[in-house]
Amino acid sequence: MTRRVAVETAQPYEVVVGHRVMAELESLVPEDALRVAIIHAGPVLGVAEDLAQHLPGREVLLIEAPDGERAKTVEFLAHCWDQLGLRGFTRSDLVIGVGGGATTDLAGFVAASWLRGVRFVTVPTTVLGMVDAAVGGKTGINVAAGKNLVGAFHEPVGVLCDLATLAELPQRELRGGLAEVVKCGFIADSSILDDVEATPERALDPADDLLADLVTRGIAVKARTVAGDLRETGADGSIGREALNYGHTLGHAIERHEKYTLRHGEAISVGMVFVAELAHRSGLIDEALVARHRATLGLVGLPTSYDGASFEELLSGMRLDKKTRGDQLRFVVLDALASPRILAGPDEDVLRASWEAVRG
Ligand SMILES: NC(=O)c1ccc[n+]([C@@H]2O[C@H](COP(=O)([O-])OP(=O)(O)OC[C@H]3O[C@@H](n4cnc5c(N)ncnc54)[C@H](O)[C@@H]3O)[C@@H](O)[C@H]2O)c1
Ligand SMILES: O=C(O)C(=O)C[C@@H](O)[C@H](O)[C@H](O)COP(=O)(O)O
Ligand SMILES: [Zn+2]
Repeated sequence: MTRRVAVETAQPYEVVVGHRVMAELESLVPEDALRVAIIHAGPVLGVAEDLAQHLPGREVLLIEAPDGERAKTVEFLAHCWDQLGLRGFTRSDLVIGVGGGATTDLAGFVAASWLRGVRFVTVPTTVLGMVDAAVGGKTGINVAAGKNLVGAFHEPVGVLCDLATLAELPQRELRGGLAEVVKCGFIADSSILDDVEATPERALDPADDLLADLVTRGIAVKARTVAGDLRETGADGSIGREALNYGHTLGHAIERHEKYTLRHGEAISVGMVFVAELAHRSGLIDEALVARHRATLGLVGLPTSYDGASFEELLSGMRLDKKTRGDQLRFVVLDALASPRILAGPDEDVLRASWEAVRG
């Protein structure tokens, strides 16, 4: 079964989810795109080659990205610019990102920055990429000061999630992807949590329909959220897109501290437990909801504690989070299940106590 989720932003596009949906690529590539650059992760070279078969009559340039976060560097970005320049890529040409979130974030930023913006398509091949990174147009790279600190909002013209590509995805990556799925459950659609909790082993089976269903429902949460607030301005007074950053303030600081050896999903899993503790200590949620964070994330094998850094080290990382305004840290917290809000400038004592609670 092929499922479709519409992302109703100013330039609407579709996310296609199904088995063997690569043939849909042809309809996404504009006729005037004479050249197509496919930037892909190493393990999915076969997927990139398969996509190239669906581009008859176009000049196809395959660019292999360094693995994982090593793709999200200014050096590799510059390498991609050089390649596009050598091949004469013009504004009517196209970039396709194929791989996990790291590869599609980088490919998207290549597309956003080349000639100040060319069209791009994402073909995510991890659960995390499908449910989150490939949709919504946040693109970028990491720099020494922190994760995703340089980038642009640049939306894809289409997203192809071919579930068949997940067959060889390591279990650790599947678990990491479920962190963003569970995040969607806590911030917006609690039925996701019910289903993960009922049969966690099915949620971790790439051949099971439940995973396809959870991925589609997670994409629906993301699509709805970005459609309301693409550029994360919260202009209508609601939390808007920042809700999707649940667990990321501490999560990104941990990733950076660990030099990106932890999976993104693992780090934000700890980050979600941290903000649950913070919300509880700020009188917003009860202990049972905090316990549900630990239980649900634990059921799919995600970490819920971390003691690899001092509070001070992580605090300095958190200060460069994009939600920070001036000297004020801002966290996405819940005030009830599926009801996210911002907690601005919590006392350092409360932060420290919440940190102690996740230190394991
Ligand atoms: N732009 C966004 O909105 C957004 C949202 C969430 C996460 N992200 C970013 O996404 C990144 C994390 O993404 P990720 O978890 O997909 O990690 P990743 O891109 O590092 O991929 C994980 C690993 O799986 C490999 N891989 C990819 N597809 C495979 C397949 N089908 N079979 C076997 N191996 C495969 C990759 O080569 C890599 O080694 C982070 O950089 C995070 O910041 C961005
Ligand atoms: O799409 C969003 O908005 C998100 O916050 C989704 C996150 O899961 C994702 O990791 C994103 O890259 C984080 O964005 P950042 O702005 O904190 O870098
Ligand atoms: Zn994330």
